[in-house]
Order: sequence, then structure tokens, then C-alpha cells
Amino acid sequence: MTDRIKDNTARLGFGCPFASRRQVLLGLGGAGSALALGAVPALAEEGDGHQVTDAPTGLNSTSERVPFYGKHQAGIVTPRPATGIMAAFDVVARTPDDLETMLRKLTERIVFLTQGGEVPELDPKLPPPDSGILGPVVAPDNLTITVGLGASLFERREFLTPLKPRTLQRMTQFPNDALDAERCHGDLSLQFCANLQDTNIHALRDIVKNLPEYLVLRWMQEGDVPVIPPKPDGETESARNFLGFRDGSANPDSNDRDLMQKVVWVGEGDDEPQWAHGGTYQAVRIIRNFVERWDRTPLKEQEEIFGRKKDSGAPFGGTRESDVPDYTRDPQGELTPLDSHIRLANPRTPEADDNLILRRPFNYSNGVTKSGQLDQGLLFIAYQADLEKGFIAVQTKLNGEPLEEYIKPVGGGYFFVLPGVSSPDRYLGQDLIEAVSTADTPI
Ligand SMILES: C=CC1=C(C)c2cc3[nH]c(cc4nc(cc5[nH]c(cc1n2)c(C)c5CCC(=O)O)C(CCC(=O)O)=C4C)c(C)c3C=C
Ligand SMILES: [Fe+2]
Repeated sequence: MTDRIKDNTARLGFGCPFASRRQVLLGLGGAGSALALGAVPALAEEGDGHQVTDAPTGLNSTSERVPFYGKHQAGIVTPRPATGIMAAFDVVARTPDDLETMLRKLTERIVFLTQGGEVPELDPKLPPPDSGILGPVVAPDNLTITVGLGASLFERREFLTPLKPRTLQRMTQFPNDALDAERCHGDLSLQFCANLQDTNIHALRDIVKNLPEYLVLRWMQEGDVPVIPPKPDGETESARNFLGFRDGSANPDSNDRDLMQKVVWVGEGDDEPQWAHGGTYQAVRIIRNFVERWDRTPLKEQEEIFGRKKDSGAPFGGTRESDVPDYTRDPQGELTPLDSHIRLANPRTPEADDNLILRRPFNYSNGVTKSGQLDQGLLFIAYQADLEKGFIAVQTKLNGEPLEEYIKPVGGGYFFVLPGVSSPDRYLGQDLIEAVSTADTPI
């Protein structure tokens, strides 16, 4: 049990049958109040299930809670809520012991923030223990915080270098990129996702405040995306990006465990260090959209650039967003242009199955550029079991696509998302830290 949760236990009185009105309103009272009352957070079913309640995500309730413990970290195959922040940090910790302390503290804060609970009251002569943004009770609000490690963390610490995941590398420049060094790379990434952006901001501030001797913020990008509940007939629709197209239509199904094991999670069949099993590679790209130019482009041209209809999201020749294009019947690209975004990204050949990725992006709006243009775009985030076969291969196929006239990648980085934490006595990255002492034996 974390110290913070112990504090809560003491404050509330373990076993107290009466939850406060505020706890009840936030869904922390009564039978659902295990965490607020100091109990250990619920374990995910079967070790890796991160399913939240059946309620649509992102709609009204701050009481929705995503389980923390499991084979994999939450925030990847769990439903994407309405808002996100990607933040990258430089890690100050230099020794295995310091790294362990950092990871233990980070785990403790993430458990508290994602599972919710009351903020302890301290002596008013001291700074308050919490920013107070969410009030005296921190509601879980569907928050997930997903921790990744950058190549630089491994490369700048000799004891970690032999343990670096096989395809983890520093992001290099693609031909259409104009990368801003101040918005690239990092030793550690934190992806925050929640129903409300205030919940992400509160969590980021909490981590910055509680780990100042270990983490220095390098860059961050906020984003959001409308959460669209399923239609009465059960059909689902993807949210639109800032170019007005449905984005996510052809994503692999994140509820399909076998598919996710193949596409997303590093596992037994992969040539990877043992400690990395259950993790995944995270590719982050801040991609500016030239929306003024796009909004002056004819609809037909826009649709040909993507290879899908703008209103329905259907591929050419189809009527529904979920329709699957058959390129074998269109070898010359008369229906779906050969250089359209979707055909280049996934030509749907048997070989292209090796390049599948799980996309989980957010739209961003950063105000106005110095030259008076809208600074909007896509906070592109993708997960894959192999960075080279996944993001890097797909981006290489997209190089030179017609969409490039309207987009400009300006930042991002590659990270390896740590495996999940299986039980409350363990911490994020424990297998990595424990592997340090045996790193000279084969991995
Ligand atoms: C390297 C990977 C990708 C980048 C970078 C990327 C940028 C990007 N994409 C859109 C909009 C859409 N993308 C769509 C499909 C799609 N995109 C990628 C990969 C990258 N996109 C893949 C693998 C696919 C799926 C292709 C398929 O299997 O058919 C679509 C169509 C709808 C959908 O399936 O999501 C849109 C729209 C933007 C605006 C953008 C950069 C700003
Ligand atoms: Fe795309």
C-alpha cells in the first residue's frame, strides 16, 4: 500500500461505513469506494484485462476507473478517452538504485492518480500536498498514465545499454519533416489520457511536483478527440481529425487479444530481452496540418489524397466506414489512387500484415503561429511490437505522398512502453532493474 493511500486510510478510518457526499458524487463512496477507503486497487481480470465499465468513455462521469495492475500498461488497448497529453522528460537518475527509486515513486503516484482518493491534509504552514485542481478528492476520471523509455536512457547509462529493446532508436528525420529539437526525443515518456483535460494536467503537475530530483520536463503536447458513442444499431464511427476525415477506421481491433499480441505486444516469439515482454514500442509524432490550405482544396482532391469519402469515411466503392477496400480488383488505382494515404500506408498485401500498427492519436490546437496561421494538427501516437516493421516501415511507404503538401511533422520521439505491473508489491520497470545485475549473462 502506498504511503499516500495509508494516509487516506488513516484520515477516513478504515472500514468506516459512511462515505462523504462528495465521495458518493464522485463514485468513490459505498461499495465502489475500496480505494478511497484505503484498500488495494482492483486487479485487472486475467492479468492483462484493462476493460473499463460498459458506459461510453468520456461522457460526463469522473468516476470511471481503468485498472492499473495487469500484464500490460493501460492506455494502449484500453478505450481512448476524450483528452490526452504526451509529455517527454530527461531523467536525472544515473545509478540503478536511483532509477529504482524513481520508478517506485512514479508507480506510487500513478496508482494514486489513476485510482483516485482523498488528498491528505497537511499543516497549512507547509505547501499543500496537491495542486488542488481537482479539489480535495482526486477522481479517477478514466485516467491512464503510460510510461515509456527512450533510447537515450539506455545509451547514456552503461549498465542499461545491453538491455535496450532491439528496435528502440532515436527518431531520425524523414524527408518531409521539419523537426524542432525542443519538441523531440526524451529519456522517458508519459502519455496521460482522461475524460477531462484538467485531470491530465493535474496528474502531470503531481508527477512534476513529486519527482523533481529525477525528472525534468522536456516537451509536452496536449490533444483531444470527440468520443462518439455507438449508434443504436451498434455500429461505431471514428472521430474526425482536423482535416475533417474519420481517423481510425482501419485500425486493428484493440479488443482482439490474439491480434494485439501479434501487432502490439512484445512477447515470447520476439527477439527481445525477457524484461521487455508485455511492453510495446510507442511512436509519437507532432504533425502540423496546414488547415487554411486544406480548407481551400476541392473535396474530390481531399478524398483522393486519403482514398476515402469525407462524409461517411467509407473507402471508394464502399458505403460504410467499416467496408474493406479490395485493391486486387483495382490494380491500376482507377478507384483508389495508388498514391492515396490509405493505399500507401496499407496496400493490403499478405506482406503488409507485418507492418500493422495500432494508432491512438489526438487532435491538437496550439493557437496561432507567428505568421498568423492556425497552429493545428495531429498528435499521432502508434503502438507496435517492432518499431522498424511498424511505424518506420509505414512512414517510409508514406514518404512523398500527396498529403505531404498539407502536413509537416515538427516533433515527437520513439519510446519503449514498459510492461505492466502484475501486483501491488511490484513497480514499473522492476524486471529491467533486476536484469541490470545479471546483464552480463545472456538475455
Ligand atoms: C506512419 C504512419 C502514419 C502517419 C504518420 C499518419 C499520419 C496521418 N494520417 C492521417 C489521416 C488518416 N490516416 C488514415 C489511415 C491510416 N493512416 C496510417 C498511418 C499513418 N498515418 C495507417 C496505417 C492507416 C490505415 C490504412 C488502412 O489500413 O487502410 C485515414 C483513413 C481512416 C483510417 O483508417 O484511420 C485518415 C483519414 C493524418 C491527417 C495524418 C497526419 C497528419
Ligand atoms: Fe494516417
